[in-house]
Order: sequence, then structure tokens, then C-alpha cells
Amino acid sequence: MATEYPHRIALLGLGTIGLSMLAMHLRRPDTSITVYDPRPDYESQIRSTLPTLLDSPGSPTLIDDLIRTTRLKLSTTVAEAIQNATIIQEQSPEVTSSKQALWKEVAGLAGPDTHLWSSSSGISASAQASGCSAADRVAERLLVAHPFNPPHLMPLVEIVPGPETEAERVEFVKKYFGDIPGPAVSGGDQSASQHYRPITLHKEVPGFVGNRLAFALLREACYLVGEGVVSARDLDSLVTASLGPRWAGSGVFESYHAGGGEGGIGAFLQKLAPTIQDVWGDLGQIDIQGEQGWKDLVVQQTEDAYGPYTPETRKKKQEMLRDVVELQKKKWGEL
Ligand SMILES: NC(=O)C1=CN([C@@H]2O[C@H](COP(=O)(O)OP(=O)(O)OC[C@H]3O[C@@H](n4cnc5c(N)ncnc54)[C@H](O)[C@@H]3O)[C@@H](O)[C@H]2O)C=CC1
Ligand SMILES: O=C(O)[C@@H](O)C(=O)[C@H](O)[C@@H](O)CO
Repeated sequence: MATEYPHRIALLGLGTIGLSMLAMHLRRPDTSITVYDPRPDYESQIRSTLPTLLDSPGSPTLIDDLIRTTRLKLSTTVAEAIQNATIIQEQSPEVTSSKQALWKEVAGLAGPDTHLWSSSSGISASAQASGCSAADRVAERLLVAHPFNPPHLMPLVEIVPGPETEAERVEFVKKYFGDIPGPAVSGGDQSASQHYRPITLHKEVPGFVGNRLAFALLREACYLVGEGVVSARDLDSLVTASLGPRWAGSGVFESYHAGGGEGGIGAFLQKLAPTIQDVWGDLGQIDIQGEQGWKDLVVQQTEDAYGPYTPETRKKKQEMLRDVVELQKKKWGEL
């Protein structure tokens, strides 16, 4: 008789995030995963990519072993994928209408208590649930669990409940992610300290918090390159030689609290107020659908600097990310 795992996840959408989520979920021994993607070649994508995302590529029969032990099941329809699922998690395209249609399809088929999670970068649970029948209680069960790429390595999970999401479901998702072991560290064993860091937002805003911060920085970076102030490569180097290392150890507010001397952040904000206000008043007001001169420069300079992003580069960068996160965890208690 096939093992029935306590957590039975249906992963809908197996692209960049879906494949990384699959590798992440497989670290929990109490979880089985059924996957679905309309792409006809998604099985070959799993076979070629998943081993590169796991802590160790494992044997050449890894995927077949996972299928044989019913830890992994490949589906050809949404209905088949969500059958008997305790959690349904979508990583479908970032298109509101597409996610709304997917939840409407799921609503009529999923069990009444199944947890519903979206990996969206910025589309709220309430927007995704709108259009579903109230009787299906999608709004009460749906929340966003927004990862930073790649979720199999990156600790942040931004939990964004809708106004109707049941509180116990927020607690459930926080515990589920909090209990997922981190990637194996050098020496082969898994780090003892908690890896995933769920952070719950109190309100739905476009882009949530992580992407609002990231996109504010991206906007100013694009403006500065577009204005010829700095090259794309030098701006990247400036970030990795300053803000990157700083923020890996202390966040925005803690850093300025330290920078304020004895008076802390209050003194910092007071002492720096004129300069801060001058900068805030001068920040670039570019529009991504407006004049595109800056965009041509950003794209050209980035491509000149880095060329095509090869699998080897991606692997090297993921190893760097793994090392940074592991170092943080060794100090996590002090952050
Ligand atoms: N790429 C990134 O850095 C991050 C993306 N996200 C979010 O994750 C979601 C997926 O993004 P990516 O993985 O980058 O996109 P992707 O384009 O790599 O993958 C999307 C997958 O969804 C499949 N798909 C299309 N329609 C579907 C449907 N109706 N049901 C199930 N699957 C369907 C596609 O075949 C494709 O394989 C988006 O909501 C995105 O905002 C979140 C964090 C980071
Ligand atoms: O930066 C990340 O990994 C996430 O915050 C994202 O949501 C993606 O970058 C997103 O903005 C692009 O899909």
C-alpha cells in the first residue's frame, strides 16, 4: 500500500519558481508532491533541472525513485494534481486573470479544507480570489506565500493573507515553512538552525514589501544609468561592495540605528534630514511604460557586462548565495 504522507502538496506551475519549490518541499520527509504544468515538456524539464537544485544530484534514477516511492507524482490535469491534496500551491504566470481562472478551476475540485497558497510576486490573495463563488470559501483559504528566487535557498517567505484569510491558515503556513530544513551545508549535513523565515504582512499592497523595496532601488538604479551617472556594472559593484554586505548582517533600520551614534536612528534622521530630503526630492521619476531611453542603456550595459546568463554562472551565484545564508544562520541569533 502506498504511503500517505501528512502533507500532500499539489504544485501547479513548474517553471523557475515551481521547480525550486519542488526541491524545497522534497527536503521535508513528511511531504509528497503532485505536480502539474500545461507545458508538454515539463517532465523532461523536471528530469534535467531538479537534480541540479537538490542538495546532492543523487542517483541517475532519482526521479524514478521519487515516483516509485510516491513522493513525487506527475499529473496531466489540474483535477488529477489536486486530488487528495492538503495544500495547493500555484506558481503560474504573474497574470491576474490567469490566477483567477486557476483558483476558480481549483475551487470546484479541491477538498473544503485544503490550504491554498500563491507564490505571486505582487498580486494579492483577494484579487486572485475575486470571481470565485463565496460558497467555495477560496478567500478564506487563500494566501500569498511569496518567495524570493530561488526558494530552495532563499530564506524569506513573505506571507500575505487577504482580509478574509482565516488566521489559523496563516499560522499553519508559517509553521510549515519554518519546519522545512535548510540546504545541506559543507560537510554534507543540514544546518541545525531554522532556515526559512516567514514574515507576515498586515495589509495587502501591490508588490507586498520585498518587491516594493527591490523595485524602488531598481527604479533609481535605472534612472542613474539612464542619466549617465554610473554604468550598470559599476552600480552593481557599488551595491555588492557596500549595501549588500551591510544588509546581509543588519537591515535598513538597524543599520541606520547603528549609524546614528549614541542617539540611534532618531539622531541619524535628525542629523541627516537636509541631505536625505534633498535626495528624496531628486529621485528619478522614470516610468517603465514611458520614455524608454534609459531602458535601452540598462539592457545594453547589462548584456555587455554579463553576457548570456549561463548555467555555470547561475550555479556559481547560487553557491555564493548558499554560503552567505549559511554564514547568516551561524550568526542568526545575533541578527
Ligand atoms: N521568477 C522569479 O524570480 C519569481 C517569480 N515569482 C512568481 O512565481 C510565479 C511563477 O513565476 P516563474 O516561475 O518565474 O514563471 P515561469 O514562466 O518560469 O513559470 C510559469 C509556469 O506556469 C505554467 N503555467 C501556465 N499556465 C498555467 C496554469 N493555468 N496552471 C499551472 N501552470 C501554468 C507555465 O507553463 C510555466 O511553466 C509568478 O506569479 C511570479 O510572480 C515569485 C518570486 C520570484
Ligand atoms: O526578487 C525576487 O526573487 C522576488 O521578489 C520576485 O518576486 C521576482 O524577482 C519578481 O519580481 C520577478 O518575477
